[in-house]
Amino acid sequence: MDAIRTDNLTKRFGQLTAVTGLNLTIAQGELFGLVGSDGAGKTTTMRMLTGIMDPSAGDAWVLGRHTAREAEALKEEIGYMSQRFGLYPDLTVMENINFYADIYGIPQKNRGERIDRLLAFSNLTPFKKRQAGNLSGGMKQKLGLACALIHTPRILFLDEPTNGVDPVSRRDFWRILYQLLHEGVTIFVATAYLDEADRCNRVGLIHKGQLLACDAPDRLRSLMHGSILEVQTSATRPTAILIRRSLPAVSVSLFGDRLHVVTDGSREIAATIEALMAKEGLPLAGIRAIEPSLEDVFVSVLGATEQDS
Ligand SMILES: Nc1ncnc2c1ncn2[C@@H]1O[C@H](COP(=O)(O)OP(=O)(O)OP(=O)(O)O)[C@@H](O)[C@H]1O
Repeated sequence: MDAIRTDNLTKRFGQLTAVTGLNLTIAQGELFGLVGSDGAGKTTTMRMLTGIMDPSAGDAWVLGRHTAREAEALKEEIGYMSQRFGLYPDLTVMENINFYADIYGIPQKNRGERIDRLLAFSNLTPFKKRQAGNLSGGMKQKLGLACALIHTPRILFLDEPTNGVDPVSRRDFWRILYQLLHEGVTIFVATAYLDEADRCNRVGLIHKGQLLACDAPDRLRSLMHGSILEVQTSATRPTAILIRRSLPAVSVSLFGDRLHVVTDGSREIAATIEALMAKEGLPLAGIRAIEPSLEDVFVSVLGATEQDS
């Protein structure tokens, strides 16, 4: 049985189609990342998969249960940590977990050991008496995760779980996710961070409600045609404009203080760029061929889509 299967899953809000004909199959034990920018349709997809929102068209099955017709039974088997996961700031860590244990009807006699384990697992044992409102951002997310796991779900849905969390806590959070994966939990995570997408077994790129690409990160990278030159300069914008104007066949994107130039692989382009920059008096700190990142792949896929539309 698949963990998740969707067939033409679609959601419309009036004139707007937030998710368009999504076809997706996710195996049990997979760590799947749904990646897209704000408004791409990630939350809407997740709400349909967790049975919170009915689709306008199409179907989805999670652990064999139909998400619209069997929503109530499904909710018992899944964990869902939404973007605005409901923690109670005036309650302590322990009281919040107990609150969710009540919601899921976990009998008192089974709770102690389970809660201790979740606290240890999320490194929250020393803070169990602290009010949730006084936890750091990273700890709040870990508490949210502990609450979403109280009923030992077989599949976990996480909507941008590390948004706004510092890099160290993010790494910590991901360590916990790998541990869960090791225990056989299927994880479906929505994220806008491409370094997090790279940690997934498989990644789906969603843009304006459409799934544009879906594969393992390495395979997505190998789809990328041509090769990439990284141009390091303190004048990224004028350099980007110059390259676009002079070499219309290449594509250029900005990555902080660097430019990534997607070329057809020919060797002369680096020399041409150097010469163009020298002529315009633009400072060049370095130019070298690099391996494409997931970000390059997505910029390239999105670029192709925008051209088509
Ligand atoms: N209840 C709603 N009514 C009307 N439009 C909605 C509703 N929910 C979402 N939308 C619209 O659907 C589109 C997809 O939104 P969605 O929240 O799924 O995106 P997202 O990828 O999760 O982005 P974010 O990270 O910003 O939540 C957006 O244009 C959003 O404004």
